[in-house]
Amino acid sequence: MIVRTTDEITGTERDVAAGNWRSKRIVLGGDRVGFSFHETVIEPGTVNEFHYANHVEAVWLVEGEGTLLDRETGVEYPLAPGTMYLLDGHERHTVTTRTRMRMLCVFNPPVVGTEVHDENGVYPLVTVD
Ligand SMILES: CC(=O)NCC[C@H](N)C(=O)O
Repeated sequence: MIVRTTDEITGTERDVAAGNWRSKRIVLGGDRVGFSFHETVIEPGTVNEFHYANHVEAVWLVEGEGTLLDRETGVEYPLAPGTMYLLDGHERHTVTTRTRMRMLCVFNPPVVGTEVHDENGVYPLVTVD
């Protein structure tokens, strides 16, 4: 069993900030459980274009409000606490925050460390040895 706290990982290599968001990655690929688990905060009043070509991501919004645009279909969804979205088709999408958002995110395959969006705007597929 692994028991870990947010305080333990804050300020460490598991605490990754990029652009308008900060991701505290409490489970990573090196934990060898097949997924990674993150708490992500996105700053208020921001427009964030995301695309995970190499990963499936599930996002469960805990705090905050805004909108989610599926850029593949043009469909826009309201985002509020309790809403989950599952990027099961590697959809290009845009998260627009009206307020500060805090969400819990699962990645499969797991993020292994400090991945941020590369020159193609996606997380590279990195495996653990
Ligand atoms: C949807 C979103 O918040 N993407 C940016 C960060 C990502 N969730 C991560 O935790 O690496």
